[in-house]
Amino acid sequence: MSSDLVIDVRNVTKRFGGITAVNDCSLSVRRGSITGLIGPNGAGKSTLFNIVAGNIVPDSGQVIFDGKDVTGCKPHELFRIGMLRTFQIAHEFSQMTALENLMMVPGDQPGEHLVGMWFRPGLVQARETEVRKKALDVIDFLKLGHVRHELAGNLSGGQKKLLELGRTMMVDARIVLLDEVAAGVNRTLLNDLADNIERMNRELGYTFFVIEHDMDLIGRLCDPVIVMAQGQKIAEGPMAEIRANPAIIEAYFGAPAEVA
Ligand SMILES: Nc1ncnc2c1ncn2[C@@H]1O[C@H](COP(=O)(O)OP(=O)(O)OP(=O)(O)O)[C@@H](O)[C@H]1O
Repeated sequence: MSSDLVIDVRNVTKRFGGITAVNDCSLSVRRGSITGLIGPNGAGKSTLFNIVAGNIVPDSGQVIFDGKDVTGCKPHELFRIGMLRTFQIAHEFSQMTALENLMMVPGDQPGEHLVGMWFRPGLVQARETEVRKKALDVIDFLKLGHVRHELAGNLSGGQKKLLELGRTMMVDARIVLLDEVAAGVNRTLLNDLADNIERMNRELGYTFFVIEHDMDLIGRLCDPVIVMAQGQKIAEGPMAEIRANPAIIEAYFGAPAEVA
């Protein structure tokens, strides 16, 4: 029934003391879509996102990933099975080049194990060559060739975001969770970033689940857009429909919408 769904959130509830941040919420992300999640402040978006990403365990309900119940799984377990969340390049990686940052991503490289180092040096070399080639492909895809030997710490805000996106391409992600990707990025670079997200979606088949305050970016990238209010999904559809829905305007502004 749900083979078309990468993520299926079923009746999830999460309380913090007296506050019900997510209230019996059900929503899903279709394979091959760029699905957006929006809603007024305090709607429960971040909590829901953190539950999907394995950072928060819900009080009840289930998160199904590719048909498998992953409720309560840790982020690193989800990473292994193809659910990736972009994250800021950590301080210690800022002293490595863009290319090295990408080459660091895949775990389980034989060279990381002592046994592999001593007994299978050929394998280590072959694997490194393969990882380097993949990293160069990713760099090419994102058009970051001119900064591949630049230290990550010296990249612009937008280039760093592209590199973060690139890290998700180093492993076989089935879905990428994008968290406030527009924050701190200027308009031109945001356009670049959006282009790349669209190309990853169209050309490489990535599915995205996007939480974002920038409505222009959501409008450009996402279909469907899911609207949350008071811990629940209140609507889902194309952005144009969402913008024209009086009930949603009321949820955002707390007053009946003026219908022209
Ligand atoms: N760790 C926490 N402890 C206590 N209350 C929390 C915690 N996290 C979230 N909440 C509360 O849960 C509710 C939902 O918060 P959440 O951050 O999920 O909403 P949001 O839609 O992401 O809001 P925003 O757009 O402002 O980030 C809010 O009332 C918030 O104060």
